[in-house]
Amino acid sequence: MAEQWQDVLDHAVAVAQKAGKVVREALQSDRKVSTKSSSIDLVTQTDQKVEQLIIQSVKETFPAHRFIGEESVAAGEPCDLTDEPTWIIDPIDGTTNFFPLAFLLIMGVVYSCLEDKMFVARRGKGAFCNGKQLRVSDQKDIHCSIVATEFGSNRDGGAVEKIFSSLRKVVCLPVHGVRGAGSAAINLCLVASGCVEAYYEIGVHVWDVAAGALMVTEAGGVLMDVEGGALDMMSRRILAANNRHIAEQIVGQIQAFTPQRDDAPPQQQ
Ligand SMILES: O=P(O)(O)OC(CO)CO
Ligand SMILES: [Mg+2]
Ligand SMILES: [Mg+2]
Repeated sequence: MAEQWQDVLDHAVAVAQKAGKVVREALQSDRKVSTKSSSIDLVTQTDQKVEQLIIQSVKETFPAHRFIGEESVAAGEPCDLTDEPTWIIDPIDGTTNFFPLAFLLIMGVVYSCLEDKMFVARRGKGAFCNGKQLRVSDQKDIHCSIVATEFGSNRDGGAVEKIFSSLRKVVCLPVHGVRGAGSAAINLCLVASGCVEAYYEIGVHVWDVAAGALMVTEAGGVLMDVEGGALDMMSRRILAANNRHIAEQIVGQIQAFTPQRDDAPPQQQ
């Protein structure tokens, strides 16, 4: 990636710090929670405030840049990923657990604001946490591996059945353990950091995973679809792992289903 993007990355880190401050302050006061696609798909005033803060800040400095933002899409904005410089924004990932935020395409920033951990990745230049380079686990044995996943916000009976069935099969491989940070972005950072060997989930959105996915590949890991093909960022399905061998063993256990794509035409939504 050309050095021309350094100013964009610097801006992303600065605005993430600013947003983190807003989130930390909101933890003391913001308890006004609304719902989106279902009763457990939550949004707070802080999610909306932080997304606007980020978009306004970027627009002032980079007026030609485009945005895909979780709360903007929820409000009816299109989810179009083109070749134009585009910020993919999840103002707070893991609203249920009140966690941090994420960004972009050729660079990714995930700020875990309660821990003050700033994860940064640039394509071809590595992934870092507070300046320290990240490397995935070198574990090759699935039985010694820890797998992260989430139950998601889909409460459709068929989907829940498949989520439980997949998890049961993964647990009984057996794996060493199962974790869930409550945030897709943080789960991906855990893979990148070598804290867990793999993470998979069906039902996430592009803004949940865009930044963390880059963190994983830049730390030496692999990404694929939960059925083993190439990762499709708009498909709402992701499997990340420290290596292909571990990933393929998990693929064999997953009962996949197909949520509506993030880039589905509005009339289908
Ligand atoms: O809290 P959010 O942004 O809805 O994200 C969830 C998944 O959709 C946790 O990753
Ligand atoms: Mg999210
Ligand atoms: Mg969010």
